Amino acid sequence: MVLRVENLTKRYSETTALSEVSFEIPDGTFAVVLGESGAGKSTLLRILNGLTEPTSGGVYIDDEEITNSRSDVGMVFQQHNLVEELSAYSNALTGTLNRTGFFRSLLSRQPAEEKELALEALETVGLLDEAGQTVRSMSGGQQQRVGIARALVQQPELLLADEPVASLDPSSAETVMAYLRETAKTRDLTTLASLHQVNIAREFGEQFIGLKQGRVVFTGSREELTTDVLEEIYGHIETEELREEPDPEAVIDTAPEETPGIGAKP
Ligand SMILES: Nc1ncnc2c1ncn2[C@@H]1O[C@H](COP(=O)(O)OP(=O)(O)OP(=O)(O)O)[C@@H](O)[C@H]1O
Repeated sequence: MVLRVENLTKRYSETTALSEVSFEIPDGTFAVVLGESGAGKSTLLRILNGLTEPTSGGVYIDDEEITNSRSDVGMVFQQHNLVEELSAYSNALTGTLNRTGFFRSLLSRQPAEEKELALEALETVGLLDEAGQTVRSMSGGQQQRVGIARALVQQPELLLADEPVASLDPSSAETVMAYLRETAKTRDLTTLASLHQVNIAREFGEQFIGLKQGRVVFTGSREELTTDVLEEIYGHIETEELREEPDPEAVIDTAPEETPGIGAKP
């Protein structure tokens, strides 16, 4: 699906979190929104997910304006909001709650089709063998992959991820991002992730939206995301270390080691 954002503005009394934000993400594209803390990334994603009302402007999915939370928009959170005492499988199943209701989803009374969806989603994120493990016993990276599986069970057409790897160590962050991108590509999901780690963003993103103080200061491809552009988005100090980073093209082949599940059915 094509995501189009038009002149989105969000004011919180004194603060203008977003100001006349417009961009379009083509069907099946893995896009990343960049910006320093307070730039408006979370506000943007929350509006796209229907969790926050914009002050003005509109969000369109395939030219249809969206006004409320939609079940075909999946969301992966930084704090994944999983039920730690439950298994990965049960948590993935709660992704069906938009369709079957929360208690029914916990009481295992879903149709076989939904159980199948949960297993397929866990397979996609490489956790089929761990389906019965409690989330509490899993690593942070595995927990976030359960969070992705839960979003996939919703069978979204648009996937949003708000700082999905912010609390992970660099190696787990790479693995989770590789699963996220591979999942999006395999399922032809239009995806928008907010990331504050510029190197990870450059490695995995196809299209970029740079926010600064609630305004779009850049939209473009990886090739167009130059050091000068990053300096405009972040300021001089934070981009200094990027000059020593390897060519992002050189690290694009970052498929996770254990990816038998990648290639799940749409
Ligand atoms: N519920 C709210 N009430 C008042 N102000 C808010 C609210 N939510 C966000 N803001 C303000 O809006 C601005 C944008 O915040 P937002 O959380 O969207 O930024 P962000 O880019 O996601 O930052 P971070 O990376 O730190 O999460 C900030 O100035 C923030 O203080």
